[in-house]
Amino acid sequence: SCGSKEEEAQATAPTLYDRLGKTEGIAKIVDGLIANVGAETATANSVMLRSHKPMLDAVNGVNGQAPTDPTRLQRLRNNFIDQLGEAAGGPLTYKGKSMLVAHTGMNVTALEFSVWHKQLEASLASNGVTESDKAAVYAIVDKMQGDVVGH
Ligand code: HEM
Repeated sequence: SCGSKEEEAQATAPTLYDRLGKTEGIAKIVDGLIANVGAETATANSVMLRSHKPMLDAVNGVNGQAPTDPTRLQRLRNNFIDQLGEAAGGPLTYKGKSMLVAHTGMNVTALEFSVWHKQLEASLASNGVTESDKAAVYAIVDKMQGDVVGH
């Protein structure tokens, strides 16, 4: 090609998606987040249990009844991987609901959002994500706060 050195460097510069470890790395981050949220919902004074109870009940079943929607958490996981992967510049396509639609009816509070954010921070840290890449991930999710909180 007739690309300049600058163009070549741009074409090969790793994207955030690459730096997070591509789909595999993003899946680990999302799985860590889900594990942290799950642990938080199991604590005595959980902040996140209220919003997550319908999904947890659907996945686990209530009072020994069979689960009504066993793959509901798995779908959330896969959708979140697609969403983050797409926003980070990877070849993934988010096919889930808009953030406003997905969180409408939950009345997520600012406190719940901040506790969710802490679970994400802990997963990014345990997956060895650098400070500048953490900041890039926060920029992605913090843009969605207005669609997630208060609906
Ligand atoms: C920017 C922050 C957030 C992002 C990017 C996000 C992302 C998502 C995505 C992608 C889905 C799945 C939508 C679908 O499958 O169509 C979802 C569902 C869900 N979100 Fe969030 N979320 C965020 C914050 C929160 C917070 C703060 C809470 C509660 C504390 C929360 C609770 C839930 C629950 C319970 C579901 C499952 C809905 C269901 O299956 O019934 N989310 N979220």
